[in-house]
Amino acid sequence: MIQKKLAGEKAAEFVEDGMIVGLGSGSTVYYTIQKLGELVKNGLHIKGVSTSSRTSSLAASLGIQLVSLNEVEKIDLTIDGADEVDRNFNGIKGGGGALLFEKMVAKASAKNIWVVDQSKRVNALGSFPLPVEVIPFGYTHVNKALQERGFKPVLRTENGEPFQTDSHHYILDIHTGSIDDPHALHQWLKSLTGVVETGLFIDIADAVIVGEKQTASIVTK
Ligand SMILES: O=C(CO)[C@H](O)[C@H](O)COP(=O)(O)O
Repeated sequence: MIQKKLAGEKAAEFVEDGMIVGLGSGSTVYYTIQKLGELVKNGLHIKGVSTSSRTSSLAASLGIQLVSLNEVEKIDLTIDGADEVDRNFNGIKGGGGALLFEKMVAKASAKNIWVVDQSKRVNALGSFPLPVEVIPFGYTHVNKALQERGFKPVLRTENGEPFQTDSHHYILDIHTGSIDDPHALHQWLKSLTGVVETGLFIDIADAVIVGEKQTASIVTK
């Protein structure tokens, strides 16, 4: 989709020589990584910190040097996609199942840029099902607590089996409806034993690049 390409490629303009760059996951940041691959071939020196096995394979195939999160003290800039972004730059992520690594990389980053197409911008979060990453052990009990709260959890599957994240966790996609207080919901979900992380990314993005029909605009707070 052209909007994703425009947003993804625009973000690569913020990457400077020598930077440690967090590489997000998904079909929009794919274009950022492709662009960075081209720039690296033309002499740009960066080290990438990947957020998923898919991104690692893509980056490696393009000749981008990768280091693990453990090897770096901080990341200069992370570029990632999002499933929804509200006016305060809070978002839902994890549609691709990489939320845990994405959040860890984002939190270690001095700056975070999200790349999205216009359809991802919302007044209030909650139309997109919120991914909740859980450990497989006893996840049915977490499921029950979510059901009792009225969130209609759905265990994410792939080829008829539970989808497994890169950390071998499961994902329960929950239907919250419009989220009035993302902080409170995130805190409540994290209080359930067995929940590893939620797809609510609060106070993380510094700028959002929105792909439009022919251009990409940078929105800052
Ligand atoms: O959070 C993510 C993966 O876990 C992605 O960033 C999010 O799903 C957006 O993906 P896309 O750019 O393909 O729409």
